[in-house]
Amino acid sequence: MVSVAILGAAGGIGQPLSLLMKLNTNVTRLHLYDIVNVPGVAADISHVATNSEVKSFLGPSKLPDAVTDIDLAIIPAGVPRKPGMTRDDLFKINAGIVKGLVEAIAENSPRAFICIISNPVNSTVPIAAEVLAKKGCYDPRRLFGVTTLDVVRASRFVKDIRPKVDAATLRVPVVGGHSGTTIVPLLSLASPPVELSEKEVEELTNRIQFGGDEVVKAKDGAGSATLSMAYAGARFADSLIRAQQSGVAVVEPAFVALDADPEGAAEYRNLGAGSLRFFAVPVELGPSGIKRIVPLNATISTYERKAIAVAADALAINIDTGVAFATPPAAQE
Ligand SMILES: NC(=O)C1=CN([C@@H]2O[C@H](COP(=O)(O)OP(=O)(O)OC[C@H]3O[C@@H](n4cnc5c(N)ncnc54)[C@H](O)[C@@H]3O)[C@@H](O)[C@H]2O)C=CC1
Ligand SMILES: O=C([O-])CC(=O)C(=O)O
Repeated sequence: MVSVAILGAAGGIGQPLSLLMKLNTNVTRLHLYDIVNVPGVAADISHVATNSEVKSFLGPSKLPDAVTDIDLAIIPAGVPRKPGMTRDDLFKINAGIVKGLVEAIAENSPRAFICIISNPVNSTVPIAAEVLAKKGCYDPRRLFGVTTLDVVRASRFVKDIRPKVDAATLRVPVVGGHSGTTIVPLLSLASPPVELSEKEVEELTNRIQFGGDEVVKAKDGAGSATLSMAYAGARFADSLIRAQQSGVAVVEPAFVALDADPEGAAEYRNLGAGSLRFFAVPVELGPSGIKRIVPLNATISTYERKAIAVAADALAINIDTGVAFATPPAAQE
């Protein structure tokens, strides 16, 4: 029995993500919540011939029911970018949305896994952690910023310049955060290995860091990545569900609290994460969420080390912004 709530289910990501979760045969109950249009989305998806039950929840008065008795909440609620905006420009609106949704989850399903898609992920995840801590139910092993799209892009963009590579099985670890230069692909650790020149590494790194901008530009005011994000979000959710159900080790990247596994985090701290509370790392998932942070067990290049240092400076600011929003400085004393 796996109950999944999608909050923001009527949106550009929410709709295809809801469909993909309806197709996931491990899911038994699907709660679709939004502040607009969700009854139609739920009615439509409920006709798909899989065994799960789909329920619609429209508007804030239905939010508590939407997040009662759920195992997993996926949050793509909030505004997307338009050309010329950074993800941080979304903070003003999305910070409050994420805070409210996570409060409701904490009150009604305090043990649920929470996957946050809403940007800026580098700040919305710290907000969620603060909210959960205040409600007395924070478990760093159960909270995830979804960065799967960065590794999905990394695999696909390598394929663009090395056509013989299998994009579906190539794995490139991506660490740091989820915006611009905080996204650090470790191309030197691609598996299976890919030979790349210095120039190719620089170009690919830049493309992976700013892949979201390609879509924002192409959509020309109509939003940002939705379909590839729905694919990435569904893949992450499926990994989490499979790991919980079967106990089989599944590894995915995510922006998580490093204290979910202090021992595993040590290597990343040495590589430049330093004292940051949150960082995107590969995590091994298990029945209780994060089982461990997966070590790289390899030397990264000087270029990658420098990129991590740049990412860490920006991340420190993003994380502080999120924490200060959820717990204003006076309350932190
Ligand atoms: N983590 C990642 O890799 C990615 C994150 N994103 C982010 O995902 C978010 C959603 O993007 P789209 O689906 O394209 O936007 P969208 O505007 O198409 O959909 C957002 C949905 O959220 C709903 N919503 C707004 N306030 C809400 C509230 N208080 N409660 C519940 N639902 C609410 C809206 O009604 C709308 O249906 C954006 O912040 C975007 O930046 C987008 C792509 C990748
Ligand atoms: O670029 C954006 O604003 C949406 C996003 O996070 C991505 O596509 O990686």
